Amino acid sequence: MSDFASFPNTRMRRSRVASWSRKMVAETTLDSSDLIWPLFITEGVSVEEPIAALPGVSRWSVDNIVNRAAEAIALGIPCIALFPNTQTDRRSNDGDEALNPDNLMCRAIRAIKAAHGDAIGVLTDVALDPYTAHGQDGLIDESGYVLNDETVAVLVDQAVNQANAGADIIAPSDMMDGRIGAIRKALEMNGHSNVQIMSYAAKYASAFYGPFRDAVGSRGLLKGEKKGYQMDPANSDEALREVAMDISEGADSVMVKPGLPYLDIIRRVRDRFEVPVFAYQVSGEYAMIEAAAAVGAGDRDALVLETLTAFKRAGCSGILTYHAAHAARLLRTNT
Ligand SMILES: NCc1[nH]cc(CCC(=O)O)c1CC(=O)O
Ligand SMILES: [Mg+2]
Repeated sequence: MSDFASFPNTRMRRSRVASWSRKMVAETTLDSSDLIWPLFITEGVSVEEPIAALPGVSRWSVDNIVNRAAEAIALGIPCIALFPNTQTDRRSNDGDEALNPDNLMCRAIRAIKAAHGDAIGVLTDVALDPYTAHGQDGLIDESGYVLNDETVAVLVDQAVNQANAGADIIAPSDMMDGRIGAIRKALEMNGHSNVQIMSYAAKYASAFYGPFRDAVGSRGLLKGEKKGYQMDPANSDEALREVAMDISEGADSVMVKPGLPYLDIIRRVRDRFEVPVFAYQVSGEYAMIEAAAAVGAGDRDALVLETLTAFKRAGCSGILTYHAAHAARLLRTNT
């Protein structure tokens, strides 16, 4: 019968018709164990401070951070990432509050570990921007130039300070050269041979960090740019050099940041190196999704799950995302 003579040889749609079938052929899965939840800490007791630039995200006092950690555990999220909003009078030119064993970060680490032990991983940020009066990630000279080797020396002490408090993963976000090797050596020498390093290896000088700087209180303070140490968004080969160096210096895992505009970088890193790759879906990306949902440009829950699945497809072992708890809840009800 000539009517049937021209049917498609292969019908790709066949496997897409039913939900069970779509699940069966899915090449990528997203699970709560893929998520790392970044949390902001502030002084006080029973404090929740909503962050205007990040609707739905708050700064929490240490006691409340312990509760957020409990929430993460209940949701199957394996790790939380901590960022302090240091009170203004403790910020200085040299950021030495970062070395205070009783700073906000260390008190939060100790409280979480005391309450939850190894039920959850605590990843801590190494960089000076939450502690400096000028908002740069390192020490500066008179011209405002961020000094590399002098900064690394401080970052090493900051990392050991956090490890002493109980941090499980040290995550340097500063982009100084040589800091991974220096931190690894100091951790070994101070009895922290099992403390991991997740390097922000390919971190770009991005316009997507604005809301984060509000969250840690550095936006208004920041003098100048970070283009002198963070990567140029035009570059991709350079990201592979950065990653190769950090691996050779002892990084256990590497990060690409921001996330969605840099999926090509994630894929290249994944294909080139046998190391876990994480992406940071940063504050500006979170804010874009929330803004899109607020004006009805897209369904919030669908946007969240689609973007997070895209990170997995690109080759990520996991994703740092402010949507972590929400996504984990969605995954629980969807499966
Ligand atoms: N050490 C700074 C730091 N660590 C994490 C972020 C951004 C995270 C986000 O935007 O969610 C930044 C901002 C910056 O480099 O200025
Ligand atoms: Mg580097």
